[in-house]
Amino acid sequence: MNAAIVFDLDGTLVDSLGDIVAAANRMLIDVGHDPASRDVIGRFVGNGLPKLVERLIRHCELPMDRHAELTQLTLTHYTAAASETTVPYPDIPEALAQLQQMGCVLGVCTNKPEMPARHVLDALDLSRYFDAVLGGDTLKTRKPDPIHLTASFDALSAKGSRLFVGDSEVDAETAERAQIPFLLFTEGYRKSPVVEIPHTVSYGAAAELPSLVSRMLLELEQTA
Ligand SMILES: O=C(O)COP(=O)(O)O
Ligand SMILES: [Mg+2]
Repeated sequence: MNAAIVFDLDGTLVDSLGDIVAAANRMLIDVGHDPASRDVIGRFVGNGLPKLVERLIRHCELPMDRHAELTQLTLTHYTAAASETTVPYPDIPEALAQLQQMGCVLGVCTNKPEMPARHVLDALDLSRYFDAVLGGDTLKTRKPDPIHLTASFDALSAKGSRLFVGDSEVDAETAERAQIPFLLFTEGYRKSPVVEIPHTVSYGAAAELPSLVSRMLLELEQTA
């Protein structure tokens, strides 16, 4: 089986919200603003760090002409402490190892900037599973642009079927536009009900992934 599977990072492989919230709030405190709640900042995750900061500026009624400066400040805080509380979701390392044993080649396509994304994967001992990592600033474009996802697959040397695993509305839109079957993790950072997010299959625990994937790959081979 020479299939390629690309994973989203935040909310799919790792629960990283605590460190994202901490970095955003360090930036707010630096500029003399009160910190924002975890719920508020959580709603702003999904379209990359510049978008998160743009949404936070609007929410806190800060001047938008400071966007570039505040994005850089947040990135500096995040890069300095990206793996303080971040952990892989339960059974992720085991599921990734099993997928590799099945012959799948694995990659990451995240809107998180590439440097902290690689740092998080290294710190949590997950880098070894991935042959390619494309961050939100690796290309000139990012999810939901399907180019970000197709480039992530192209970076892997696998000729067989392609599957994308993610947790958000942004991931679902990306998969749909790239016409790649999509596995939706229901316990990440999605904002809408599962039924409203287009997906091929959904799952609630990483331990389900290897059997789900082999079933999907079998079906894809049969319809090819
Ligand atoms: O950084 C974000 O906004 C989301 O990152 P993700 O694409 O890994 O979910
Ligand atoms: Mg995500």
